[in-house]
Amino acid sequence: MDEASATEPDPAAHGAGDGPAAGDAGDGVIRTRALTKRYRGGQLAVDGLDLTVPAGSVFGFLGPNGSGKTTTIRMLMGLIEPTSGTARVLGHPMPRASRAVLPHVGALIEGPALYGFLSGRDNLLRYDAADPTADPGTRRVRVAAALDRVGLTAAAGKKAKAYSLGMKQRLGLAAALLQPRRLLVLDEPTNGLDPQGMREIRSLVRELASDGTTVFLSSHLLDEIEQVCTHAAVMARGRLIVQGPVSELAAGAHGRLVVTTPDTGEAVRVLKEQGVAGVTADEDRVTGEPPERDLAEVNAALVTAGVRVRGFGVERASLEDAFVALTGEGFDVAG
Ligand SMILES: Nc1ncnc2c1ncn2[C@@H]1O[C@H](COP(=O)(O)OP(=O)(O)OP(=O)(O)O)[C@@H](O)[C@H]1O
Repeated sequence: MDEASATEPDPAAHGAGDGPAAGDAGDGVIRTRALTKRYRGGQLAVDGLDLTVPAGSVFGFLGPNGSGKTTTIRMLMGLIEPTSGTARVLGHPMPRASRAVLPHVGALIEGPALYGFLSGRDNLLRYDAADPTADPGTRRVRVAAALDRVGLTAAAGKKAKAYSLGMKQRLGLAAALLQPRRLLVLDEPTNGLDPQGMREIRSLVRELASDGTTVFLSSHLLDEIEQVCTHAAVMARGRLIVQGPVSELAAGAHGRLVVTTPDTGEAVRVLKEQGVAGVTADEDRVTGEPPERDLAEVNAALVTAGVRVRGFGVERASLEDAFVALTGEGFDVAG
């Protein structure tokens, strides 16, 4: 704990209380206000973050590498103190209420810590035994249920070191699911997985969410957020760019006018003449920003100029278009 943090009263610290189960009504499962982290070296990693994660959402925390996602997650989990601002999880302030809150939160951060020489099942038995609140009498049942949940029953007897990366991630998720959780926090859960492993984790996330668990997952993959998340927040250089339902975020961008034609050179000329901005050609596709004017007129101008139009229309905007429109820069997906 290197810096002083802004603190506020901690209702969970005074015994009795209702515990985190009752504390977050209407407030969001996660709520931060002006949350800021400046590291010792002076690096401003998170800058005035106001985040609200609705109960029951699958919330995508999106941003290029270095945008402050992991730092935020570490503050939310009480692993590091904010420099200033506040973070509440399940209605309680972090890191002060960590002991009351964390038993209700399953986390998969920076890959699961597994013993390679133990089987998947034995790894989970060990995890469960490390939890002082877990009843030893029902341990085997809990572990079997968690293995089943993530589709590892058949591989439960294999040593963890023989697992694929995707299986290891699923075993980590199983560990997070040994107890019923109200919130799952997953830091880049599909990072490094092959497409099949990614699909498995994504469908598992959807399944968990359909049971009512709120899932907060970070990712640098826009299409992943579009495929699994109901809500998203976009980070760039430590700052929140936008947050809201994924459908609304994508709708905020305009989409692209797309003309498919073998006569790309002529099409580019006509579209520019028609006031279409940002025209680019790639093979038989010419795209640009949809102009204000009637698109039927633009199409007619192409045809009149002798351009053989095979396709003409506006493609739905993706979250990537929204990101580019909001930040004025491309999305760096390195790493
Ligand atoms: N312990 C630390 N000390 C100093 N600077 C740090 C530390 N951890 C992260 N940073 C810096 O803070 C900024 C945000 O990093 P952070 O890891 O939170 O981003 P991220 O979005 O999670 O990226 P990644 O996906 O690469 O982890 C980066 O510039 C990073 O170099």
